[in-house]
Amino acid sequence: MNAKKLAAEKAVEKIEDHMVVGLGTGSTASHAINKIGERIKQGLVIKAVATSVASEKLALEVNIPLLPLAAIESVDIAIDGADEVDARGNLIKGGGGALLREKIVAFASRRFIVVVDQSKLTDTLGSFPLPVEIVPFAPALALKQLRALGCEPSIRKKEGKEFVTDNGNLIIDCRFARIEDPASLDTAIKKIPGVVETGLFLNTMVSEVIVGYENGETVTRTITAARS
Ligand SMILES: O=C[C@H](O)[C@H](O)[C@H](O)COP(=O)(O)O
Repeated sequence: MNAKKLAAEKAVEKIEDHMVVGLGTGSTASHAINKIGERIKQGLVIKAVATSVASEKLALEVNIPLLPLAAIESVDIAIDGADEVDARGNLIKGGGGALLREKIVAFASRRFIVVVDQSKLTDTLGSFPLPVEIVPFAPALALKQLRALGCEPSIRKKEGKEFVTDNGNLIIDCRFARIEDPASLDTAIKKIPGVVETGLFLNTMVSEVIVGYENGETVTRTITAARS
């Protein structure tokens, strides 16, 4: 059983006609995009907004009508994966480098559904290095300031070159031992000039987490932390 696909397809059941739908990024979100494409073939009428160039490409392949991010004021439902989910519903995202657009869309969504397989669950965040998107202007200073917050930071590379996001920025992956207080850490990182966004998605923006299991089950956890 493909646990990521199970969780993603369960979330797609929540989409109704005439909704504006946020399309996440990554392998789990791709299953959701494919399933939305199938539902559109069967008559579902929606508009969608993509969180990355890769998701936009996939959405166009499966005939999902897209709106540009610039045209969006609110989103009814967004479905996206995560790299880690803690016991309170806080997330680390950005393993694929799409954290900035993902966070803009998640924050704009009335309902943000996170879809993961069991391997992403943890008590406390931190096993997955926290991605931080920075402007490419002064990476050495950003590295120094992030190190001062207690992590081992490194600039993300792909095929030997610096990884560049869809927004023309760089990613610093920050290895923290444990992230006990994601909200405070998020605030501290954002105080560093040049930081564009962090991959910490606080539980205040998450509505539900749907977890897929290898045995074919899915479990939906409702997150009740209030939006501030
Ligand atoms: O930047 C990438 C996103 O935050 C992904 O949603 C996250 O990395 C999870 O990806 P996957 O579903 O491929 O494990």
